[in-house]
Amino acid sequence: MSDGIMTGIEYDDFLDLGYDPAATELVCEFTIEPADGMSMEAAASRVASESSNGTWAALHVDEDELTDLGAVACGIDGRTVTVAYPTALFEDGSMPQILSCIAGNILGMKAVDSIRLEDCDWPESITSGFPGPQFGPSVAREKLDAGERPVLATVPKPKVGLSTDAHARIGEEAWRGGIDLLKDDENLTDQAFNPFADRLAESLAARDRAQEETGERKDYLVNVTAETTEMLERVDLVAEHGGGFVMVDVITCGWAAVQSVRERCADHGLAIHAHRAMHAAFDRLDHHGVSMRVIAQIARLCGVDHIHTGTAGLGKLANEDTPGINEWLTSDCHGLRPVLPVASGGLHPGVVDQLIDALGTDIIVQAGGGVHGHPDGTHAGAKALRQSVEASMAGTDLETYADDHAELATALEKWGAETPR
Ligand SMILES: O=C(COP(=O)(O)O)[C@H](O)[C@H](O)COP(=O)(O)O
Ligand SMILES: [Mg+2]
Repeated sequence: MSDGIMTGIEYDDFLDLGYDPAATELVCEFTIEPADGMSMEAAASRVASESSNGTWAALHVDEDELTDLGAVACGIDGRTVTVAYPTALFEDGSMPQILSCIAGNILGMKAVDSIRLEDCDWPESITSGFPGPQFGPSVAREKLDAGERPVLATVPKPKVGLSTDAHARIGEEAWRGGIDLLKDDENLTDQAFNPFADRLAESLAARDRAQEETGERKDYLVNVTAETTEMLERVDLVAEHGGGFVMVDVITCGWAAVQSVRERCADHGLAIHAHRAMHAAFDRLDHHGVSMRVIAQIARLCGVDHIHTGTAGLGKLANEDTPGINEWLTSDCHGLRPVLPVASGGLHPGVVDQLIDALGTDIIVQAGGGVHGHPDGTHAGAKALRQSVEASMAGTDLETYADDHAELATALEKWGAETPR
């Protein structure tokens, strides 16, 4: 915004296409469709205004009584608008406050027909207020024995309704078959058919037996999702029982709750597995909402260790740009630890080679139906998944490896290399 005596804050004040953002500023990229009759310039300026210190009307404010926190719409390229935000606009370490600016009122503002927050370039002045992950990809070696291969996880199916005994038994079969992590499903928390405390105790006892038998470290991603106070108590309980991880539905819980969980997990040395149920409400439309890339960035700042980022088109769920998101999660971000991406949703042994080709080996491969739907059951399904990873790591064609690996052969016979819907 212009210097000098301020007699008003007009929304046109928020556009300066010659402006070069400072390294301390948060720079956001939006895709915008202006409202009927509104120019791209006017819409871009309204976005910068409404998301920082402006409103629809010109204001008269005494300069002495105001810190100028106006954002600047500094780039327009087709439908892409770049906006730079001064760091002082943001409260240190508060993800809810940041999102109330950059992904707040503007998403419903009539000045645009649609608007999508696509990407953020986070300055150190903001990232330094956040912890980032405690572990990230290092869980593969620090907490598990996956070494250089992808970490393998499975979620018992049906996703809800199994008794506590059945859940733990299925977990034990999967761990014995070669899975590293048992994972609760997103809507399994503390229901009467499978109470949280019982499930935690029984599943970790099963984990211990499987570790003893296989000589490999195993663990359990127990879903602690709840109202925040309750969730923190569940985190404590996981630590008391000797678990190494918790799972949180980060979108449905909200980022404030995730920040609280991250703090509590640091007290106990627990890693956080982020399930992203409800993300598609924000990111499924390519012209409106908040991209999965930005959701993943927020999750990294808040400090999750794993987050689901999709399957590069090989699974059952629609998602955008998995390779690009994963690259961001593991790239340098002012010293924040990287996040280990999770590929999940409709995966099975027959697509693992393609998945590793697309995403590399620094991932978690998570399969529910693709393990428990194996014609010979969970144990065989887990073995088949592990065999498909071994084959891919060795650069051996899955069909060839299946010649002397019966479980993989059966899985390939059932599912081939097809992508399910
Ligand atoms: O239960 C599953 C996968 O089960 P299955 O393997 O039987 O499909 C998960 O909830 C998905 O990972 C969510 O999707 P995403 O990872 O894309 O958020
Ligand atoms: Mg699920």
